Amino acid sequence: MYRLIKNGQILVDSKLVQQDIAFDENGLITAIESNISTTDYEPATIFDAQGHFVSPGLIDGHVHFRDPGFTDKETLVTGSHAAVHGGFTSVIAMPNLNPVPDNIADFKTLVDRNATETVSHTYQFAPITNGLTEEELVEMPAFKAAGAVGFTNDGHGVQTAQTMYLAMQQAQALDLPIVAHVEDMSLVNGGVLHDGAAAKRLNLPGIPSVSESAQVARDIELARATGVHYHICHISTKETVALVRRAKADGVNVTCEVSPHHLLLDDSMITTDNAMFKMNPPLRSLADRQSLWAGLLDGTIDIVATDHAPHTAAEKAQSIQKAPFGIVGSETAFSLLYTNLVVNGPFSLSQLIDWLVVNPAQLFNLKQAGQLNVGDLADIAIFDLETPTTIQATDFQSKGRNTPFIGATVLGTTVLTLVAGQTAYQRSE
Ligand SMILES: NC(=O)N[C@@H](CC(=O)O)C(=O)O
Ligand SMILES: [Zn+2]
Ligand SMILES: [Zn+2]
Repeated sequence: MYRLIKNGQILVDSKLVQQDIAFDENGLITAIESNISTTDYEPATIFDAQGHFVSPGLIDGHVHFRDPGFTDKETLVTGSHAAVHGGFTSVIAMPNLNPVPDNIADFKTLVDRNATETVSHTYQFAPITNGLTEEELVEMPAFKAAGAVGFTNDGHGVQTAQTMYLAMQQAQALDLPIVAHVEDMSLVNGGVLHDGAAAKRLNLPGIPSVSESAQVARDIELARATGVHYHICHISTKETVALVRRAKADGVNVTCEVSPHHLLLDDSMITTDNAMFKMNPPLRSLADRQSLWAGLLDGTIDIVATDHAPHTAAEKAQSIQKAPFGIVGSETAFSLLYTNLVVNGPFSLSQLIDWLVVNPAQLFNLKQAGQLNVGDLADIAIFDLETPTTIQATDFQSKGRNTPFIGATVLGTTVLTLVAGQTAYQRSE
């Protein structure tokens, strides 16, 4: 177990500054100084960061761990190892499991398993309604008491305005967010790709942008009326960006996230029938993608979350028409974003850390995460910003290898991840 990190670079007022970090046996940071003496530390407990970037542990507000129900895709163990490999020390897991944890006994079991079986800090969202698709709300107060950090039917939009309205009233009273997968099924029409160039080219049914934005518009009005914290998952369209921008200006309590793949890919890049490009929401047009960058820049979009969605190789080897929606993201998010948004893009490392650490901690009220200060838990990720590395499926800890980013060359791979001072991932030299 390390107790002192020497020679790291940490962000201070948006600039990288060389600092050492010491922490105690309880995993609490005891000192952050420019040159901490090593004499109090056994040689074996010192980690030489060699000038690499020492970040507060990343926070992923949107992962699918598939356990129970789909453990051929992922388990709590493999999913959390994937998270820490990517530098994420805290994650929030989605409840689209089998059985859906919509009764309090199953939910408590899941919260206990998250605590004992995962190597990350693993928080849990509760369902909004029974089975994620029924109209009857779960017993929301009991789920809050059991540790739910929010309510979501992710994978399914809430189809009925009245159901969403009632859920928002209750969530508001409980001071927890409604976390919305927005998708009006009456507008989806069996689509599998964005209703645009690629769907036409490959002669596949399209998913129109209004299937997302129409429900966002409805929900913003319901959020305005109820005062709830309304958080939108994985936004993908320019219309959604515009709606959220206006709602924020109006003072509606709305926040939203974007996934790395919606920032880095668009449907002009889908040239063959390759299900690695199939996810929900779908990759939209270049104009949509540009609006997501603009949304990050002006604060309309609050956080980046991976929507890590593992599936089996056999499932994703099928055609786009047949394969399930979703790609993995935990292990590639930081390096892809650092390479494309910071090194080759207009953003700063400090902005990226805001979207991956500072803002998600605040937004989901994760009190023990998001900081590197004396007294805080030593949730730390160290990234190598210098050495180019090729993304390889064989390096993944996840059971899922379903990503179109295999083969990409990136900067920013993870060197070491500490969760509460304990080594959760270490790169082999
Ligand atoms: N994003 C996806 O394409 N798939 C997710 C569900 C979801 O996040 O809506 C999944 O659970 O596989
Ligand atoms: Zn979703
Ligand atoms: Zn999801």
